[in-house]
Amino acid sequence: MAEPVLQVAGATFRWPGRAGFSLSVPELAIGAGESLLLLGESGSGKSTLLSLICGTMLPHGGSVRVAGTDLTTLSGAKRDRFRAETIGVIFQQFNLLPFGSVADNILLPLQFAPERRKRAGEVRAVAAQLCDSLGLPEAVFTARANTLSVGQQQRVAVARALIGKPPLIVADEPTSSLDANSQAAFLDLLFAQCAANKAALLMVSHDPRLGERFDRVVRMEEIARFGRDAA
Ligand SMILES: Nc1ncnc2c1ncn2[C@@H]1O[C@H](COP(=O)(O)OP(=O)(O)OP(=O)(O)O)[C@@H](O)[C@H]1O
Repeated sequence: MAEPVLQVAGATFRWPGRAGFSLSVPELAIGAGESLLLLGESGSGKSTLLSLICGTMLPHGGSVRVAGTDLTTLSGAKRDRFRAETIGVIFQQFNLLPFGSVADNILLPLQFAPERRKRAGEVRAVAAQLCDSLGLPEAVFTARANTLSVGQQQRVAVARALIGKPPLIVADEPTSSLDANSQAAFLDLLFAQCAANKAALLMVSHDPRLGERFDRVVRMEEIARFGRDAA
């Protein structure tokens, strides 16, 4: 098998405090272009694990390799740059810059990622193309993000994650506030775009009904030990 895009090995983490939550993930790997749904109850440590995978926090033990680089070997600044280059992140609340235009929001990660910017090519044209393939009307491109509908904001968040073809897309419950029809439409777009970019997709959710669309479904209990005294 080709080298996985993501490989977590023996990673441990404990939030501080007398009864701090502990998480331990012996092994989790995602292959290039693979889609994986990570299911887990509220409080099972899904967001904590995503932070370790994105390198916004470091594990206290073990390793997290993304596209062949062990994040634990990078300084904070190098990790920030590496994340911007390599991972497209879709947040639960989308985290768009409210007063920025749609174009500004989509192009944002490229400001911190010169190689990704080079991969993207003519960045404004590529951003406009992404909008088009995500069903965003042309007029929206220059609109401020805080004037968009929730569905449109989601599409902008997807375009921002995908621009410059990062090999790993990480999505934290991006469909939790949507009804079933909008969820299905959103996932159609996301899957089509990930396939076009050959990107691996790691999505976190509470909702097992989403599972049938993914190559693989894993539950937190299967891949991790977690809890107040799990260290
Ligand atoms: N900033 C923090 N400081 C201290 N403890 C934290 C912090 N963030 C999370 N935790 C602890 O980690 C546990 C797991 O939280 P986490 O957000 O990773 O779970 P989750 O599975 O993503 O939950 P949800 O589905 O509700 O978002 C929480 O119960 C909390 O005790």
